Amino acid sequence: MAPVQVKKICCIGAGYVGGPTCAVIALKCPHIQVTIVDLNKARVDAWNSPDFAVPIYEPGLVDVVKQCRGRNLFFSTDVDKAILEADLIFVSVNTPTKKSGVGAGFAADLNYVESATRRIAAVATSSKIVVEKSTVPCRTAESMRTILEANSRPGTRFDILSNPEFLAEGTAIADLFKPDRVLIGSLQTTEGKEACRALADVYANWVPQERILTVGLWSSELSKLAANAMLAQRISSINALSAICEATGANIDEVSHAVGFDSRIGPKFLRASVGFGGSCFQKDILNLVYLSESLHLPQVAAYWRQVVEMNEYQKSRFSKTVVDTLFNTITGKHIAVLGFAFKADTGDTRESAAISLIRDFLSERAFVTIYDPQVSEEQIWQDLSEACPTTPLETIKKQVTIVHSALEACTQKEAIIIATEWKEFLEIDWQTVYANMNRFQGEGHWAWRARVKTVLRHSLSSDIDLNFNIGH
Ligand SMILES: NC(=O)C1=CN([C@@H]2O[C@H](COP(=O)(O)OP(=O)(O)OC[C@H]3O[C@@H](n4cnc5c(N)ncnc54)[C@H](O)[C@@H]3O)[C@@H](O)[C@H]2O)C=CC1
Ligand SMILES: O=C(O)[C@H]1O[C@H](OP(=O)(O)OP(=O)(O)OC[C@H]2O[C@@H](n3ccc(=O)[nH]c3=O)[C@H](O)[C@@H]2O)[C@H](O)[C@@H](O)[C@@H]1O
Repeated sequence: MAPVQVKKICCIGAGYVGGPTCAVIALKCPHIQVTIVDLNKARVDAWNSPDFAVPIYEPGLVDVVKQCRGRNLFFSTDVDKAILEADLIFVSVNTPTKKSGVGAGFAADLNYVESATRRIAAVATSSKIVVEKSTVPCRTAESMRTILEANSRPGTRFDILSNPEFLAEGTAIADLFKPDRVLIGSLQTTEGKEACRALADVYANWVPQERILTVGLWSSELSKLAANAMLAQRISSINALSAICEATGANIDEVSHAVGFDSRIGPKFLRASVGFGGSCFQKDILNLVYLSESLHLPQVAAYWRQVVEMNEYQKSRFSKTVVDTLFNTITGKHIAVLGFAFKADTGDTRESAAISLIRDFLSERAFVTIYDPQVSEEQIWQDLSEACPTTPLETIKKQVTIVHSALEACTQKEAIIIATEWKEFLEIDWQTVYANMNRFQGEGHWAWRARVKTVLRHSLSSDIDLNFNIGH
């Protein structure tokens, strides 16, 4: 069997993963033609826009696209053509939590993976390496193989690989340039190992060999769920400790610092927060819970479920703290929420903790003013409508104002919430903000300091709190 050399790559799914990942492959492998395809025409048009108004905000991404688009990087809605021409196909479609049917609320919805796989089977006229890039439940590759083999033409073969993505939004380009590891799972057959080598050769154009890990298919699939579950578990652990800190007077930043100094624990992912957000942590843990239950491991399922429950608790605990701090009612009060994205340096709002907080504030009939440097107004209205399904958008709009600067958001407010750790919030002139906040009659500065500080203590960046000196 001749060694496979990848010359043309197709990526199905031009989203947060497919777009940046394959753009970086195109940059680092000028000898490979990369075509990223999607059914969503508006998204593809944005990737192709003459002024590089790409559909996702990610530092460094536009630079990469500028260097390769039209050279060896193409974006298209012609899925079939890209499949036909490619030697290697990444399947990088969404795998959200199922909303109905068996496993609803826990299992991954594999509908998009299945239709992409069926399309490959229907269209391909030559052998392909098909790579699972999406995060999927353990043994999904087996279902993909069954679909592909049942439909393959004589003389064509499909080799399935698992190559989960570990990039984080906001640092995607840096993560892709210098990944901690690239993980490739394959069947341990001669053909499987050969396909694995072909993909490893692509990454070897810029990733050191010792960082390219090759394992079995099922281990690779499970490692992705395990990595996300363990990262989220650290956040829930520190958030659980933050509740104890607030009850005892200990300082969570000091505890986190002290604990993280232990080299066996390490300092990363120990930042107490309003709760983790993003499209993946909750979805992937629920997926693991479902897998554990399906395997008749109820204790294991309960263990991982608790990570998500703690996260929900943290979000509602924070809303309650805001209400408590504002004298047990926020009805008719004005609250500024700085940051709507689920983390800094992204415009992504999926599962953002800010959405839960604002939903809670609206249900208490507070007025909310929102500012986020990247999230569009349209996206905010869509997210709030989905979060408050029984409230008409017109009613929501009477309670919510969206503004275009942090200072504007903070003027004449009773409380300010920093929900996303955007760096620009560090640079705000907080003394001016404080001077322009609403005050109730008879209240002294100290109450205001307590109020503002209480809110800030929950912000994602302890730096803000530590540098902050309001009211002194
Ligand atoms: N967002 C992230 O930071 C990360 C996501 N992942 C995983 O990567 C996968 C993709 O995630 P995102 O890129 O965030 O999703 P996304 O929703 O941004 O992008 C998926 C794209 O696939 C397209 N699509 C769906 N079915 C299609 C089909 N049959 N043919 C052509 N296009 C199709 C959709 O139109 C959409 O544009 C998920 O499994 C996710 O869990 C993994 C690591 C990081
Ligand atoms: O599979 C995925 O989608 C990705 O999920 C996460 O990446 P991402 O969700 O983009 O961003 P993170 O930096 O992990 O942050 C997730 C959430 O946790 C919060 N967080 C993070 C760190 C921390 O110490 N505390 C904390 O509350 C963040 O503010 C954010 O809301 C993982 O970090 C990636 O490795 C993984 O590829």
